[in-house]
Amino acid sequence: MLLERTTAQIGALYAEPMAEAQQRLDSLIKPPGSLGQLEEIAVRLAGITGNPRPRLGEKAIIICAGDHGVVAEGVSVAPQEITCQQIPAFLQGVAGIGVLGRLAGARLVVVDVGVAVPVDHPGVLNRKVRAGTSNIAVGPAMSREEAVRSLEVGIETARAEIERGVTLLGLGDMGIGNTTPSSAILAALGGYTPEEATGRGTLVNDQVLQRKVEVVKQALAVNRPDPSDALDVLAKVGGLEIGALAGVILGAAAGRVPVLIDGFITTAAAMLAVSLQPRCREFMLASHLSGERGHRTMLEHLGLAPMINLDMRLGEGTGAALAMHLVEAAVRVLNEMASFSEMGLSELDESMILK
Ligand SMILES: Cc1cc2ncn([C@H]3O[C@H](COP(=O)(O)O)[C@@H](O)[C@H]3O)c2cc1C
Ligand SMILES: O=C(O)c1cccnc1
Repeated sequence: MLLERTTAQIGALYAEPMAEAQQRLDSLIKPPGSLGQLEEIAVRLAGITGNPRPRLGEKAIIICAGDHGVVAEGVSVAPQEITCQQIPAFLQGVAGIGVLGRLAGARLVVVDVGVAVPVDHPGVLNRKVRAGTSNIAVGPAMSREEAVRSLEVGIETARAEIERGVTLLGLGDMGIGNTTPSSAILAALGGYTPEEATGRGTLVNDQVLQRKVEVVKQALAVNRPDPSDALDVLAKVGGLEIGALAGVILGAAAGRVPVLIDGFITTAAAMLAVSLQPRCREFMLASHLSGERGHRTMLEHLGLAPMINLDMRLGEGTGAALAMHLVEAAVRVLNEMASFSEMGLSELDESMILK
């Protein structure tokens, strides 16, 4: 019910505030369009929020954590316990996202959607749908009901943050093994081959990469996910934190708050969200291009342009945290630069501007 209500609530961008923001940007003391994607981001924020002069207040990164039965196939360099063990490091501010989230002025919201063991930490939101997925190489990851529930956890988390006044959301993931289901989602929803969709994750060697490709092939052959049914894809070859991340996107779009996607895993979640409600695409900003094979394909499939390309491949929301600085920059330019008329500058020759 919550899922249907949320997808129905997602509307289009507001055209009028976008046109107003564009007009303001064109009047500023610079050649037209010379701040490139920063201008596009500012205009998009106007369309999302309905405010022609949007401003940013509180920022949060929602990190969804879950485990994956497919680790039994030997697809990651890391043992499953790392999923749980990383959580205190997030909250103490000493993991990658701890440092970069703090630098961006973002609060971290860590949600246990499906960690395999009890997470005993007071700072974590316990929204466990189940203790890890089943092995997708031999059967479905979870039931359809659990898939819906994971999406709803994300929707509810986004809603709670928006009610607290958050104006910009970022997505982060933690789940050893989760690049494998993300590859399966890319292959299933996008129609790409397992070879095209599969990368090295935590930097596995050639032998393990080959194994991952075989596991993705097997997951697709065994489960036969229906590409026209995102819930079926999530339930059969997805993950609990991936479902929740898709839910955060839907919740953010319904609440008209911009949401920064991160790397390979959160972009797999974005593919699911767009498949459930294509209108949510306009509410997402692509933060960076991950070094993970297949991420470029995902972003191209979604028609999103990444802001940053630093060959990062960590996840946790680290790319989203860095991109928050650029979203802040876009908003500052729109609000703080002066116009030609305000500064009494001579006007540009309209007849000579490329239209
Ligand atoms: C210490 C450590 C911290 C991490 N933080 C994010 N990931 C990233 O790596 C995992 C996905 O890669 P794979 O599919 O190869 O397991 C996810 O947990 C992802 O968030 C980490 C991985 C490790 C080892
Ligand atoms: O792109 C990412 O976010 C990523 C890539 C590899 C492993 N973990 C995360």
